[in-house]
Amino acid sequence: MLELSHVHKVYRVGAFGGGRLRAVRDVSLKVESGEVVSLIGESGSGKSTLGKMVLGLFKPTSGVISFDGTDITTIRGHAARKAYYRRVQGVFQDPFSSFNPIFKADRVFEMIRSSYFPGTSDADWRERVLKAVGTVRLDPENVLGKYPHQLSGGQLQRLLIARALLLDVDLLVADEVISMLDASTRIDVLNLLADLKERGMAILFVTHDLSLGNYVSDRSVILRKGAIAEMGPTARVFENPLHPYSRHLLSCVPQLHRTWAEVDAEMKANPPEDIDLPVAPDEESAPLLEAEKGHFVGIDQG
Ligand SMILES: Nc1ncnc2c1ncn2[C@@H]1O[C@H](COP(=O)(O)OP(=O)(O)OP(=O)(O)O)[C@@H](O)[C@H]1O
Repeated sequence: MLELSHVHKVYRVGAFGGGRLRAVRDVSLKVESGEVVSLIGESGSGKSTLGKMVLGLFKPTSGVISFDGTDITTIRGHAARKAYYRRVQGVFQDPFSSFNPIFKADRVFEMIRSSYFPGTSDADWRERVLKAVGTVRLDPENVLGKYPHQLSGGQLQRLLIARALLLDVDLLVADEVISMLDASTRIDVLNLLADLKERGMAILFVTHDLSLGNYVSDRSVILRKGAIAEMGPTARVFENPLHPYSRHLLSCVPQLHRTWAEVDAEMKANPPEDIDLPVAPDEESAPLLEAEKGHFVGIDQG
């Protein structure tokens, strides 16, 4: 469905755009339909840039992003772009910034109606909206006709997901969608993503939080300094992390149910196996080694 092939992004930075910042380096990955793939990395690792390129908000400096075989940078014209966004939508970290405070929150649905379904009758449209709102487990009574400030972050986030459902999207780019939600709403939104996956939607789940990646995704991609450090089935990446960076990240996840002594004893009994990583030929390429089936490890950039 979605395929990234040797994608690079270099931003121009500094006074007069004279500097260069390599934000994404040689990233190749696939997302199949109905699959949840997590892009995991610390701040500045390039995850949002990747998500934005998939959404067509930025163009890659080089490389190809294709959706069902079409290079998305070749999509030209209003009708073709509309057709793309009917199938690919994004939901971002801060739900409040996606709503205009002077309009009622469900205006976001009306915008979809006027753009994509202008001929739909009021009754049919209402039915569609009620169905989408129900799917994201919101009570229409509580959310429709309300202003953004009358709704919680979790409710707004779910309304944005409902908006994507009105379009029957095939791929949702979910960029840090739960970072700003409180703990009780987080789990609802995570479970909602699991429901969407059950319905066949693919999700590119962008997160800085390893444990969230582990919780929601079929496959995980760990990014470091814009390049893939490790990628594979989530269970393998988490049970058998191969890149020193992944191991370091995993060792930083607090394990609240275990004491330091237990963790140390286990590490001594089962020391992680070290593998030799050859050096990448230059700073632009970031080749991957397939260490086991479908489990890739990046050549260390130091
Ligand atoms: N529009 C831009 N212009 C210039 N540099 C940018 C731009 N957007 C991002 N960057 C830089 O590119 C690098 C990657 O940023 P990106 O936002 O993709 O990382 P991230 O992993 O999503 O981090 P965060 O979680 O903090 O958003 C960072 O060094 C960032 O400062």
